[in-house]
Amino acid sequence: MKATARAHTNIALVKYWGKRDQELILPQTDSLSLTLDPFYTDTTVEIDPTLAADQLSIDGNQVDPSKMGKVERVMDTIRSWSQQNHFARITSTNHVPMSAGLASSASAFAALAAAGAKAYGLQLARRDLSRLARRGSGSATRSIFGGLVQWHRGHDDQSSYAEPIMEKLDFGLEMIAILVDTSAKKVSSRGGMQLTVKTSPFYKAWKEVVQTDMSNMLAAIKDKNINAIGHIAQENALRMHALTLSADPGFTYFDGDTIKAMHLIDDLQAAGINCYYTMDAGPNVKVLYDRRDRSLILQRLGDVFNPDRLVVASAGPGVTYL
Ligand SMILES: Nc1ncnc2c1ncn2[C@@H]1O[C@H](COP(=O)(O)OP(=O)(O)OP(=O)(O)O)[C@@H](O)[C@H]1O
Ligand SMILES: C[C@@](O)(CCOP(=O)(O)OP(=O)(O)O)CC(=O)O
Repeated sequence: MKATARAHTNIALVKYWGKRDQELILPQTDSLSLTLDPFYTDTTVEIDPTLAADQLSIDGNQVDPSKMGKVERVMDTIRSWSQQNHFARITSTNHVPMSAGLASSASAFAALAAAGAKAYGLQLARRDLSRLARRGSGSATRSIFGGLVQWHRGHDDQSSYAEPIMEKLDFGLEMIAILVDTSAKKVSSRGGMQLTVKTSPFYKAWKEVVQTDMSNMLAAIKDKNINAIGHIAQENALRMHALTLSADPGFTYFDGDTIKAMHLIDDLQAAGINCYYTMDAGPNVKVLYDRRDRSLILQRLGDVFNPDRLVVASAGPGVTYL
C-alpha cells in the first residue's frame, strides 16, 4: 500500500533527442548515460482508497492537477498493470542543488515508477521498471540503473528499455557541473525535441551519427578510455545542439556563459589538460575528466566561474527502496 524509492539523475553521453511515439515515449535512437551520485529524488507512493484523483506534492508544495499529465501517465500504467483502480498520495523530494536545472525529471520518474510499482504490489524486473519510468520521461528510462547505462531504442514498448553497461565504475570517469544559470528553461526538452524532429533538415543525419557514436562509445567504455569517452560525448552534444539551431524556428539552450565555459575547456584541452564538455537541454555545462585531475580542473574552472557554482559528481547507483 505504501512504498518509498530513491533514484538518481543522469547525464547523457550520447543524447536522446527525439521520439517516434509520443504516447509511449519510444525514442528515435539509442542513448547512453552516466547516473550521478549527488543528485537524486525520494518519492513515496501511498494508495488511498478515499481519493478521487492522485495527489502530488513536490518539496512540500502541492502540484496543480493540470500539471500532472506525466505523473498520471505513469500512475495509470501502474493501475492498468496491477488491475487496481485506487488513487494515491505521492510525496516527493528532489535532492538537487537548489534549482540547479539538472534533469530532475529523470530521477523523478524513475523514483515514481519504482515506488508506485511496489505500492501497487507489482513485482517488476528492473527492465520493466525502466519501461514504466519511460512513460513519464525518456531520460528516466536510464535512471533505474546505476553507472553507465544504455537505453535501447527497441522496436516497440516491450523492447525499448535501459540496461546497465557498467553498474559499478572501476575507472575514474567523473563530472563537474558548471551551474551557469539555474532559472527555468524557455523551451522544454519535450517541445524542443519534437520541433527538431519535425523541422530540422539534419535530423536524418543525426540518427546515423548516433549509431556511430553509440558503437564508438561502447568501445571506449570497454577500453575504459576516458579521453575517447569525453571526446565522443562532446562531439555528440555539439551535434545535438546543432540540431536545435537548425530547427524552424531555430533555437538554442546556450547562453553567453555556456559559450564561455566551452571556450575555457577548449583552452584547457589545448594546454594538455584532458577534459571535455557536454550540455543537456539547458545552459549548464558538464565537464568530463579523470578523477585524478579533479583538483587541477576545479582550480582552473574556479578562476573563471564562482567556485560555489561548481558541483563535483561521480557515478551514482540505481534505484533503491528506502
Ligand atoms: N519529484 C518529482 N516528482 C514528480 N514530478 C516531478 C518531480 N520533480 C520534477 N517533476 C516534474 O518534472 C518536470 C521537470 O522536468 P523537465 O523535463 O522540465 O526539466 P528537467 O528534468 O530539469 O530537465 P530535462 O529537460 O533535462 O529533463 C516537471 O513537469 C515537474 O513537474
Ligand atoms: C537533452 C536530454 O537531456 C533530453 C532529455 O529529455 P527528457 O527525458 O527530459 O524528455 P521527455 O522524454 O520528453 O520527458 C538528453 C538525454 O537525457 O538523453
